Amino acid sequence: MAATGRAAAALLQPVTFVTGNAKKLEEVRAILGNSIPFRSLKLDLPELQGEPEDISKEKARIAAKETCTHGPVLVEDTCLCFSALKGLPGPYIKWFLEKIGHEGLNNLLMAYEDKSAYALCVFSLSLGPNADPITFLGKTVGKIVPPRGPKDFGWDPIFQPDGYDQTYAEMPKEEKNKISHRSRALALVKSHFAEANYTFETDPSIQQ
Ligand SMILES: O=P(O)(O)OP(=O)(O)OP(=O)(O)OC[C@H]1O[C@@H](n2cnc3c(O)ncnc32)[C@H](O)[C@@H]1O
Ligand SMILES: [Mg+2]
Repeated sequence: MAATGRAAAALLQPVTFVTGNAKKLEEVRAILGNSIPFRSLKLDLPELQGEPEDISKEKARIAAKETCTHGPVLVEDTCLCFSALKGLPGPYIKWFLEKIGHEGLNNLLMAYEDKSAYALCVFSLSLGPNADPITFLGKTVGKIVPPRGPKDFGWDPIFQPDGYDQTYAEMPKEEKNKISHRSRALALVKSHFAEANYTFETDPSIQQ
């Protein structure tokens, strides 16, 4: 029998992106545009321990429970990994940044010649309480430098991506969003939605 095209996999509510971080949300909005219908929910989710993918998946399970929505729930967890420290601070970067700041993070690498690092973003999509969340990883390689540029988003001033002479903080937002760990992970999220052929209950052009 001839194929008649793929059937829609499910009728979905818009994706609820859960984060307590307004800057993340700003970037996710800019990168996704109207490609996926989504709304955001501000919740402070627990900071978990473990491997980045496991943390992100568990975050999605918790977020799905807390939001009480029947629709898909999306979260992300971001790591900053120093090669000389075998990937640390990694998922614990939030506390390191909060306690020792940009200067302290530079000082951690003082004893090492290798200042290389990578930013890792792991999105997790929960499609229901009984389904294992699906993960999407994005990575950008660079190095840790003394802070340069505006200090309005996390460790942006101390991360200089390879091939650039500006830190994330110094770059125009559109430039960061072209090459960032977050945009690379979101490209996979977008492909997933395109391939899964989900049908949404609402007009995809509506963003809340
Ligand atoms: O509610 P959630 O989404 O968890 O937001 P959060 O701020 O707690 O974020 P994470 O748990 O992922 O911790 C990552 C830390 O790295 C920071 N961060 C995340 N993405 C960043 C980026 O693109 N540039 C600079 N700093 C970033 C963020 O502010 C946190 O301090
Ligand atoms: Mg967090």
